[in-house]
Amino acid sequence: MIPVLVLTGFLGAGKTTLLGRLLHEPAWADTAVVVNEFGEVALDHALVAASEDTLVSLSTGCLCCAARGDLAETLLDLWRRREAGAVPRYARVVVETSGLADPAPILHALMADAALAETHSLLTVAALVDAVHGGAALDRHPEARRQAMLADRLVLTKTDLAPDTAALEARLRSLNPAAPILAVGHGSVPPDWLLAPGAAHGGWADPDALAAWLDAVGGSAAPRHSPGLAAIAIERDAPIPAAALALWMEGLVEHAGRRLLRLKGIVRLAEAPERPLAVHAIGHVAHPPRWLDRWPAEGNRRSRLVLIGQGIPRHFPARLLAAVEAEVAEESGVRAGGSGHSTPGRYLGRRRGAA
Ligand SMILES: Nc1nc2c(ncn2[C@@H]2O[C@H](COP(=O)(O)OP(=O)(O)OP(=O)(O)O)[C@@H](O)[C@H]2O)c(=O)[nH]1
Repeated sequence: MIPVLVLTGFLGAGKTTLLGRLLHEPAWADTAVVVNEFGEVALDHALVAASEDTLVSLSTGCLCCAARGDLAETLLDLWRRREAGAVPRYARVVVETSGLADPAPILHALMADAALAETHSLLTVAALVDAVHGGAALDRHPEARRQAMLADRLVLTKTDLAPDTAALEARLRSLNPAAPILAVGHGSVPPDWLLAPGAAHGGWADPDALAAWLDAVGGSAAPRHSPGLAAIAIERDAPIPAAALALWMEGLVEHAGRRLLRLKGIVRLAEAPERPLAVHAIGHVAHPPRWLDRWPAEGNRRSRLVLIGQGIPRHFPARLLAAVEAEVAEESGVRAGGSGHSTPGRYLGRRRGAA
């Protein structure tokens, strides 16, 4: 039996960071990873440093909606390749859900597939909750509440940024009294903590206990997504000037406000085109950008940016980027011409309220 660990948590809660860290631990070396993302451009497989043989990116749709059957098929296909010796004999599989996934239909899908039940068993469902943004996510998004309710353990992340977690912990206890809560910073969960079988709610090993718990939290219902959610992707061959990237992110936050839930990307900067830069924003707060060691796929050095938002006009992010790039190019042309005339931000100022 291959143990399956489901790692969930709202957009930007730190799933990829935590997983990337654990995969460097000896106890986690023999781990296969299935990553599901909400959006047509998958990035997490590039951000999590796992073996490419046993890392599967499932970006055919949201795991709890359209891609439910795909998960069982993906796990079985990977397992068949393991049995045939085509991939390393991994000892467990981690399924990293998208930040918008309702875990209940995913658990149903895992339980309902007879072939999967013969070869795989659910070990744990861990939900990550961001100590900075988690309270707002619980307020606004049913997905975040369902993730917290369905987990058998909860990880409070980013406690280095928000050390006082008492109110959030109390809130989580009211949603899910049985799940232990671990508060960590920078994904530093002890390696063993996630490898013990979940004991809350009677444990997942017992399908009846799982079914009872899903019923208790309304898990038999269809997935509940916040209305109007969409992922918007931008891909660029030409490197992006740092000033244009900064103005673009600033402009998005200014115009989209609370409608912007998540922005992440791998960027080829004009000033350093050899090194990929990872950028992240959660809600309207940007995290510090981080250089990656290498490009995820040799030969593909394009910038890829994905935004997840509610009601953001589909073409607005690409048009804004084109406009700030043109402005930055014009600015550097003027500078090179020696006039010293400065125009940064002019476009953003003009477009206030445009989204
Ligand atoms: N300061 C701090 N930053 C963190 C921590 N965990 C994650 N981050 C940052 O938060 C941002 C989002 O982290 P990810 O690991 O990509 O979050 P995620 O849950 O995988 O995001 P999605 O897959 O888009 O839902 C990145 O900029 C991380 O560097 C933490 O404990 N402390």
